[in-house]
Amino acid sequence: MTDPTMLAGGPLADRLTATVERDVATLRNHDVVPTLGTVLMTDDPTQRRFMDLKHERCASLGIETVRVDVPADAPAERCYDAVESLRADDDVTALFVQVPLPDHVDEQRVRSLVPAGKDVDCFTPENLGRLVAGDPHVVPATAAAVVRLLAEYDVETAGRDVVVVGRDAVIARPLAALLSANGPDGDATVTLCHTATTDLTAHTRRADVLVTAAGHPGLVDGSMLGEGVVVVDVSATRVQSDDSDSSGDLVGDVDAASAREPASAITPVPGGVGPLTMASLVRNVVDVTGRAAGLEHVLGAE
Ligand SMILES: NC(=O)C1=CN([C@@H]2O[C@H](COP(=O)(O)OP(=O)(O)OC[C@H]3O[C@@H](n4cnc5c(N)ncnc54)[C@H](OP(=O)(O)O)[C@@H]3O)[C@@H](O)[C@H]2O)C=CC1
Ligand SMILES: Nc1nc(=O)c2c([nH]1)NC[C@@H]1CN(c3ccc(C(=O)N[C@@H](CCC(=O)O)C(=O)O)cc3)C=[N+]21
Repeated sequence: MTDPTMLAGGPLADRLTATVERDVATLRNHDVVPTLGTVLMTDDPTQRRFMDLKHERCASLGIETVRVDVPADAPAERCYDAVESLRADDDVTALFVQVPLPDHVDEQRVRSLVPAGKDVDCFTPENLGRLVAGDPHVVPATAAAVVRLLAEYDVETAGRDVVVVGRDAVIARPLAALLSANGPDGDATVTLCHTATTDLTAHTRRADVLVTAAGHPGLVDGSMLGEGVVVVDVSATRVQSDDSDSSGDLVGDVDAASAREPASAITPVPGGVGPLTMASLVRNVVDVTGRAAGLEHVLGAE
């Protein structure tokens, strides 16, 4: 068996980021400053690092940021207030709330507090509804990353069976809506699996394309895959490495060593979906900023 194709996200992410950098400069020439407001409510260092990366990337591209971090044990009102203050701030052109939020915070309420026009992650009920209805205002960064990666490597979706491990509203459901939509990059038959799925292996084995977003390292190994499957591992879980001084390794859900035999293509973790998610997010920041300023027409096409 030949080695699987590595579905690296970096090169495409770099190209996408270059378009963002040009568009930031163009917007600034029109006196519009793209500004991302973020809300993070967690004590988890891995989640904090994902947020750090977003701010670093924005800074490197000329996107201003306003960061509100709330301790995980603070009253839920602190989270709602943070979203409301960014909502009311006219300098903030884009808004991102990182999930998961603590259990005592009402996520649906937070979703409703984000203004649809500033939403960069398809987080609001209106934007999620528009996506499902086939008229997206904004495509969530991770789902966009998966679709872009499949298109970049000419992985056909039309008529094929895509199995997604996950049923959350941030990754799995929007991705299922996109891949099953009528038209280019869609037309797939999509199955969502979750913890109540009775026989996960029966589903993963018949997938043409398997997308995993469970956040459980080792959940899928080679014995659960069909011959020639394309594996897209969205998960990014930090596990302690042998080197006790390091902050740990980032791993996906799929045991890459045993998946190599059956898979025809597989994403590396890190270096697969992650970099493209970041690039898609900053793309969305520029797009919603340009749209709100009536400057859509000056933004470069991808
Ligand atoms: N690389 C990137 O761009 C991104 C990576 N991530 C990563 O993706 C991972 C998932 O994140 P997130 O969506 O927040 O996680 P959630 O916990 O919200 O969702 C996980 C989903 O996987 C399902 N699941 C979990 N365990 C199993 C199992 N044993 N069998 C079948 N289904 C299972 C859950 O089912 P149920 O609903 O029944 O609980 C749930 O639907 C994390 O590692 C996160 O860091 C997230 C966003 C972007
Ligand atoms: N509303 C919401 N939307 C999200 O999209 C969202 C979220 N909440 N909560 C947290 C997860 C996680 N996430 C990642 C983004 C980029 C990398 C990424 O850049 N990964 C790099 C390396 C990262 C590193 O070095 O630590 C890679 O895989 O190569 C990873 C994970 C988005 N998430």
